[in-house]
Amino acid sequence: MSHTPHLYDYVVIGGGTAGSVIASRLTENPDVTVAVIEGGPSDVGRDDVLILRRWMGLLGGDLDYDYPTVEQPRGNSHIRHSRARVLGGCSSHNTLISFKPLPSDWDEWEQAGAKGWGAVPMEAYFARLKNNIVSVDEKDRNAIARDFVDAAQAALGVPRVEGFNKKPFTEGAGFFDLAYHPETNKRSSASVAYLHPVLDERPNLTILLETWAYRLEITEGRAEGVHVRTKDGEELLIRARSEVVLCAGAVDSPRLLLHSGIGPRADLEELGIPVVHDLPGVGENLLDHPESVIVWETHGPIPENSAMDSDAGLFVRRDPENPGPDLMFHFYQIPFTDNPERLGYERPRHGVSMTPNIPKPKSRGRLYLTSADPEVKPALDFRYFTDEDDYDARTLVDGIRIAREIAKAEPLAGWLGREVCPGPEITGDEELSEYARKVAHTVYHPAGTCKMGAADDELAVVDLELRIRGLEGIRIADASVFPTMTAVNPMIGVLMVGERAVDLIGGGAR
Ligand SMILES: Cc1cc2nc3c(=O)[nH]c(=O)nc-3n(C[C@H](O)[C@H](O)[C@H](O)COP(=O)(O)OP(=O)(O)OC[C@H]3O[C@@H](n4cnc5c(N)ncnc54)[C@H](O)[C@@H]3O)c2cc1C
Repeated sequence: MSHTPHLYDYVVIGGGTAGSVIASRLTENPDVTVAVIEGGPSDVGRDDVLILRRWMGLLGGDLDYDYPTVEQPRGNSHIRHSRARVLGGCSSHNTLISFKPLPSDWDEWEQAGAKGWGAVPMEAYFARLKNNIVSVDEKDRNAIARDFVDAAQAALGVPRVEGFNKKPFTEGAGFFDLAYHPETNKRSSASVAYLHPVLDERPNLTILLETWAYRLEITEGRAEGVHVRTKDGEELLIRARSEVVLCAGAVDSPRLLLHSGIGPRADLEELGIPVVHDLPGVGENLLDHPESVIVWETHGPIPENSAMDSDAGLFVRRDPENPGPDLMFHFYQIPFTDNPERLGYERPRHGVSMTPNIPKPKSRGRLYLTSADPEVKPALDFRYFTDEDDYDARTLVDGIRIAREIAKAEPLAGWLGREVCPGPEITGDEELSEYARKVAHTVYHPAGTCKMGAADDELAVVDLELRIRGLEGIRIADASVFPTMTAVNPMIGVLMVGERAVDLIGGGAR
């Protein structure tokens, strides 16, 4: 163990989506020093990362932590949860679909105990984002995706939306907003927007790349810093004069806490991890957006142009009592048969897919350790489709039926040949549910495992200022603090949490 004094004002663990925002903003003040501990390499100059349309090539590769799920008796046990191991985190390998969370999403957080995080106070943080958020460019609008939007409108009577972030919506079809630069197809990820412009000009910002944080140093209830292992295997203690800010994401933030003895006492004791702070909510409330898929063969090849092969989508509100949408679809200009192939379906040469997902799923999962060894991946039990009234599975069945209605409508119908999966013969509730669950996939949105909540909520991990309850000198800011899932894709919500965290920490040049 080295005894070199590595001392900074703030230590940010994870240079990902939220971590990039926080490190960039805090170092706007030249008198503040920040160290970022990032498990992955830099994304600078790497076209495999920076070109948005190459995102699928990153899944399961060298830059992916690639977390398995534990067996899912009601769902698909084969889902691999991609989590990026690179500067910018998941914003460097995701599809950058950019939705400002709906007012009803933030208001639901308040109702869940996150007082002060409602739609009105959160609005200002969207305007602060530095990412280049624009609608899918005209040149990237594929003819079949345009026809999907028209067909959805015709079949369902939903409005066409041009700019989903312009005003709150409950339903509608349209091209997404993306955080990208259309002229080059380059990402406007958290690292590109927040870190690249300042990397060479801020001596107060230190980024330790390919360095893994494996245990927090807590002394008498205060976070003093974090133990890390560098790329060369050197073990260091990186110390924080003011605060540690944990931004390792919904999987790795609770994982690091548990390995540091912060979590449910009985679980820690069973693994022989010395209990530093009994905090029962760590790893609970594991949320996600599960999705299913329906695939059609097309009569011929599909035009090539696209931003990232899933540029348009649809929101539906089946229950008018809901404050927001309760069913969402991505439209893929490719046959997305990875999961159906396991059941024996074939990948057509040319095809398209609709992936219905559950904006507000009711099943709740749990993340836990199976070993005291920090190298062993944590167990992710999403408990997919286990909610009592079967709402989640029924939502996907509705989704498949609605997708078929759209496929019958022109101008989309003229493109489509046979329905490859589940296949037109699968029509009953039971068989559709069985299919939808067995081929279910994730939209890759794990969240909620260190949730923010009120003082009387014993499962809350952080308070309303994102401080870990019962400890000093440490906050969490990433997708793990979400008390409930946003109806829309969560990345913009994560960036906004990052911007707000800076205000709460009291840093930045503002
Ligand atoms: C394939 C994919 C597609 C997606 N598409 C979209 C989309 O289009 N729109 C959308 O809104 N959302 C999308 N998401 C979800 C969205 O990207 C995430 O919710 C969001 O980026 C999470 O941000 P975060 O800050 O919580 O974590 P991350 O961005 O994952 O950041 C965590 C960082 O911490 C680092 N790290 C973790 N543990 C350690 C450790 N112990 N030591 C050192 N470093 C560590 C990681 O390397 C990483 O850089 C997608 C996700 C995936 C995986």
